[in-house]
Amino acid sequence: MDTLITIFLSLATIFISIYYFIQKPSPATSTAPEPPSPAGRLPIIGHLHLLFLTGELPHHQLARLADGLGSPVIKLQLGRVPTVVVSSAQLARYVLRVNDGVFANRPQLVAAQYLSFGCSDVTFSPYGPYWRQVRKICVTELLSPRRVHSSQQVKPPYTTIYGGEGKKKELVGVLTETQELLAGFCLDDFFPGWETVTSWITGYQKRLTRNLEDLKEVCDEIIGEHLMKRKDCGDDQEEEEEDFVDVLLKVQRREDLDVPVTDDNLKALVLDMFVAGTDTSSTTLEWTMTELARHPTILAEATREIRSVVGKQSRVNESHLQHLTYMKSVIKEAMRLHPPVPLLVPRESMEDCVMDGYMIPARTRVLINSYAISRDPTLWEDPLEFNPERFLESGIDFHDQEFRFLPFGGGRRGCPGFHFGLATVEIALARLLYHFDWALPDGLRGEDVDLGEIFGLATRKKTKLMLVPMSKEGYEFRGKSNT
Ligand code: HEM
Repeated sequence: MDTLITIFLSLATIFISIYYFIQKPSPATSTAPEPPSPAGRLPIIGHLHLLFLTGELPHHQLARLADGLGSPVIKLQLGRVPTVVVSSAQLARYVLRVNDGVFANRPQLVAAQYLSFGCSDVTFSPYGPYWRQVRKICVTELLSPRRVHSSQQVKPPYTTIYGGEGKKKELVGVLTETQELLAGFCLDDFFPGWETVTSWITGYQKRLTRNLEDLKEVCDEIIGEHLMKRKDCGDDQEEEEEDFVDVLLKVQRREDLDVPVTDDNLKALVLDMFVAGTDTSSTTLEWTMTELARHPTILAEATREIRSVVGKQSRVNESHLQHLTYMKSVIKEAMRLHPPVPLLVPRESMEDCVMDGYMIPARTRVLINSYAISRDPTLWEDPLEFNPERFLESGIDFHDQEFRFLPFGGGRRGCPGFHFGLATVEIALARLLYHFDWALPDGLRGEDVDLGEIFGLATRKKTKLMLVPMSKEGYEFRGKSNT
């Protein structure tokens, strides 16, 4: 068997090499040069080894390569995929604002083709009428600021779905695997057309098939339950009782849709709300608590603020958030140092264009290194220092016009869950700080807290954060909250 595998691999390598060497370079459509590339490009794999063999996380390594070349835009040949990496605020503005339309497409990642039911969610669907429609549904029906900050807030599906019976019990595990698979840095994505060979080497397709089966089972269960509920209540269900799935089921039946939403599309959209919304928010909260644990004075100030705004023997609710200026700057600072999606979600150029004097041909994959930008010493004083005051003083916000701070991306493919995600993190953090005093376990100092990361759709903390909660008299948790 081993000999067979070796022969097969050798033949595959020879065929790929021949294919590459006889391929004619496409005619240049402009005289502009390509962006600088790191040395060490190899036949077939191009620069892949620079990403995968160093043991570094992709956003760290890409920042280092850009630094090494002293260029805010660099080009890498990753297998068969020409990839451009942008590491400056000025060029992020070019991609997300000036030429937003050119860069509004997403590459069709292998995992998304499987797990997003043919890329029919919002995040991975190609730019076009279908994406426009589902994005509009998402923005207006589920995630609008009015919905998020009003009594008509649509409940996220997780409040009613996590836990429960049957396959749903395994939801967390199934989604963890989905997030890993969707991270966009697997061999198969760099050899489009050669997935049979690459998957055979990596076993990736098997993982995808297994995860897709699990997802289908969970989705069928969730949607089935919601359909049953509809049958019982008809259309009389109170708006406040609706969750994302109820709303999407209602939208699916509308007759004014430009493109019909099939049952598989519906599953893709339900999953998108889970996948895009859960890890990103929980990761943000985890990094914020991590930095607070490392900086007791800042933790004390944030705690003092929330307790003085809410008062004793009370409950934190949405209306308090607008007064928590310091706590909000703490969250921003944590997102600056630990952007949950450090390379945003990959884009793909739809036509040739010239960026910073360099030619970017159509169908180039484009990564924006938000991690590098938010640590750029030319933009941020003492960039590695955790200092929430910088946001209080500078007024830099999530919609920064200079594109220095991009935790939610930007442009027409920017995060539509921004209000929802942020409100979730803010209320959770406010409650944690209001009810408890937090400390590191005995003997552990701030500087000992591990800041290692795991790369995924959201970049989580590698080791769990261990903290000791101490209930504080006058601020005890008193039963179920009403918000
Ligand atoms: C703190 C929480 C969150 C963070 C940090 C975050 C971050 C991001 C980022 C960086 C992108 C890529 C933007 C780009 O390419 O320019 C994105 C896209 C997206 N996010 Fe979020 N997100 C969060 C919460 C949410 C929530 C709660 C939802 C929905 C329930 C959501 C739904 C989406 C969707 C659907 C997209 C794809 C948009 C498109 O391609 O048109 N996100 N998010």
